[in-house]
This record gives sequence, C-alpha cells and structure tokens, in this order.
Amino acid sequence: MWEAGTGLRLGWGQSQKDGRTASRTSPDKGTKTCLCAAEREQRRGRQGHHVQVCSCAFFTKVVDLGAACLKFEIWDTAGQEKYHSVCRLYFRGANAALLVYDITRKDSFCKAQQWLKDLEEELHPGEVVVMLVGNKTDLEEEREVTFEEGKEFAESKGLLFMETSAKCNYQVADVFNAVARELSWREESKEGQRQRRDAPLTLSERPSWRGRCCAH
Ligand SMILES: Nc1nc2c(ncn2[C@@H]2O[C@H](COP(=O)(O)OP(=O)(O)OP(=O)(O)O)[C@@H](O)[C@H]2O)c(=O)[nH]1
Repeated sequence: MWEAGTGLRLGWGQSQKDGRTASRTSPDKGTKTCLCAAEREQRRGRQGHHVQVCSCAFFTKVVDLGAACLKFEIWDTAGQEKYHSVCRLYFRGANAALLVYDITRKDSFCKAQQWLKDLEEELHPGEVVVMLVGNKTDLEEEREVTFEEGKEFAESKGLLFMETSAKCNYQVADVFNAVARELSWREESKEGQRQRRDAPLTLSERPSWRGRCCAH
C-alpha cells in the first residue's frame, strides 16, 4: 500500500445558509465537515477511523485504485477566522487539499480564494494536489456561484474541480477518488522520470540522428 504522506487537508468551509432556516451565519462556516461525514457514512463498516480535536477533526480513509491503494490521513480544519492561524499549521507537509465552498454563498467562494492564497504561501506550487469543491448542489434554486465560475477559477489556478452535495451524497466519493487518482498519476510520472534519468547509457545503440561536425 502506498501511503499518501501526511495526507489530505480539508479546507475550509466558509458559509452556512441552511435550506430549512435560510439563516446567514459566519462566512467562515461552511460545508466540509458534512462532506467528510457523508463520505464516512458511505463507507461505514469499512476501513478508517475518526478522532475529533479542538480546531480540526482527523480521520483516515483508504482509496483502492485497483493497481494501488492510497491511505489518506485527513485533517478537517475549522473554517472560522479564530482558528485561521492554527489551521495554517496543518497545511505543511500535506500532499493534497480540498477547498470546499458553499455554492449558495458568493462570500464562501471568495473566502475559498483567500484560503488558496494562504495555501500557496505554505506549499510549493505543483507539489500539492488541490481540489476546489462547490458543495450543496441540492440547493440549486439558491445557487449564487455558477458551475462555470467554479470551473473557470479552478482551471485558472490549475486546481481539480467538482461539485457535490454532502446532504444527498452526490459525488462525495468521487472527490476522494479523483484526488487519489491524481496523486497516484503524479507519483507514477515522477517514478518514470527517475527511471529515465537513472537508466544506463547503452553505447552500442546508434543515435537516430547523426550530426555532422561543424567543420565538414
Ligand atoms: N443543504 C445542504 N446543507 C449542507 C450540505 N453540507 C453541509 N450542509 C449544512 O451546512 C452547515 C455547515 O456544515 P459543516 O459541514 O458543519 O460546515 P464546516 O465547513 O465544516 O464548518 P466549519 O468546520 O465551522 O468551518 C450545516 O448546517 C450542514 O447541515 C449540503 O450538501 N446540502
């Protein structure tokens, strides 16, 4: 089994507008804990465990890709402003991050963009798989961020993108599978590069193109 290092950081819910109450609360409150919970619910009885600590929750998840298994160590960090600085500590050493926003809150989408800037300060670009996740697709009639807006922003920053509903369990497992596939693919291509670099030079092979000396 290939272990994905120190794991996946889940960040950061930014808003709450509950469908039942339509109440607006802190723009830092979001949907990622439910996304994790939905994912855990789906694989109840399978591998993985969950531990709650003050500003974040920790759990593990194994994704089976067929050729390889990835074990995620997932930190679900609190989105609220008061935990902002402590949550930054969890970015370090991460292999992947999920930036979760609420599609019914524009400010949630903006907050996700701010969190991305923080993430970029802590992590080397290209080294970490980041997925932008627009959650609460079940509240389509309250949508404030279009699918295209999310997708365009994600593409402009080289992020993976998906929309989910934790409530309806829509595309929740797909988020984790897509991140696992991307991590696995990147690992394979790094391994391929290493092998090509370390391959011994075979002197008996003729180069396909024979350059002429500049003097002739
Ligand atoms: N309709 C709907 N509501 C959701 C969905 N996901 C989460 N919620 C609701 O959104 C609110 C916030 O969800 P949480 O998952 O606790 O948010 P969070 O991002 O973890 O919040 P912090 O940890 O405080 O940052 C809760 O009232 C959830 O019931 C969803 O897919 N659809």
